[in-house]
Amino acid sequence: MRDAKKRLRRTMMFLNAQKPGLIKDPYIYGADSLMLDLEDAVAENQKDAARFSLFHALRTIDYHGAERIVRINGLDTPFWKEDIRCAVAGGCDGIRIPKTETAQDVKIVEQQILKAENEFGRPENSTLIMAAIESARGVVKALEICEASKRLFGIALSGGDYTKDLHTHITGTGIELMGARQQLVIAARAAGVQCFDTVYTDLENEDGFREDVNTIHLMGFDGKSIINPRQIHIVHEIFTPKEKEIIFAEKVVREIDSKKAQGIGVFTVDGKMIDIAFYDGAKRIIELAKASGVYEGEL
Ligand SMILES: CC(C)(COP(=O)(O)OP(=O)(O)OC[C@H]1O[C@@H](n2cnc3c(N)ncnc32)[C@H](O)[C@@H]1OP(=O)(O)O)[C@@H](O)C(=O)NCCC(=O)NCCSC(=O)C[C@@](O)(CC(=O)O)C(=O)O
Ligand SMILES: [Mg+2]
Repeated sequence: MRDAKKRLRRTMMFLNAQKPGLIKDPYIYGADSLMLDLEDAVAENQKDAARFSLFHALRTIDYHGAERIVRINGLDTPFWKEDIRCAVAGGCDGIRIPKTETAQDVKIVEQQILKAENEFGRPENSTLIMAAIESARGVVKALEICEASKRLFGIALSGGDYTKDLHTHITGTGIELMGARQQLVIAARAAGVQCFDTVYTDLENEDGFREDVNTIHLMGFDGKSIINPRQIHIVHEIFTPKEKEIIFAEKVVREIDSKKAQGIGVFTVDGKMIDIAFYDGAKRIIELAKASGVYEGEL
């Protein structure tokens, strides 16, 4: 389960499970994860139809390695238990819990997943969990949510519902999301899980999207929820280490290893001060480059 929890998730693309035309071949666009939505994208009177489509898609379509996460309906609805049964019976890779507010929410979903794994003969613990945080209460409880289950691989900010709860709205500047973004990354890092940013809904504003992705990349997020294939290449470009960064990271790793053997703790690489504190960051860049398929070195 450890490797699956840590896999590369730069892009998590939402698609409406109600629309067979969307769920039949979305892997062609190359998002790292697909978020098959049974929640807000699906009209209230179409939940059963969406679930049947979803089950059929999971059972019959080869998604060519793209991760298949199902966003279930909220725990305050009559739908979520049946959503879990269908998603697990279909063999999804994970469940996204919407509007998560407490560790208890995660534990309740975990129990239901286990029940479904047993009912449909799927290996126990094969279904991962991620929790979307969409309220002020959820942000405050982020750390306990992150630590609620061994199946949980990450948390995601959901800006639309969150800003509504905060009595503000999405401005496009990101100012209304700053506090939550920072708190979620800190909680996720403290718990050792991944952290994903919210969707950017203005599809026509490519410059604004780029700026948004640059910001969350610098803040330490692992990736972003997206709504449209045309957003994928921008996120992948920003989240994939550049050649210059990779070369510098290699030098840092090699120099730290060699200087350690010589009993030297602090020195410079390309004019920049380096000590052991830079080791893990440099290693992370190399690992990310490897996972993104752009590493040609030997480390
Ligand atoms: C926005 C739009 C209708 C525009 O459609 P358009 O057709 O005008 O787009 P085009 O660019 O023209 O499409 C070109 C080609 O790509 C295909 N194509 C488009 N989108 C695709 C896709 N997603 N997957 C696969 N394929 C796709 C399309 O079929 C076409 O294929 P073809 O005809 O063959 O050329 C469409 O994208 C879409 O439905 N997006 C997903 C919306 C959704 O699920 N929302 C719910 C999740 S958010 C939420 O709930 C809030 C949240 O919870 C969030 C949080 O948690 O952060 C919170 O609280 O904030
Ligand atoms: Mg939402």
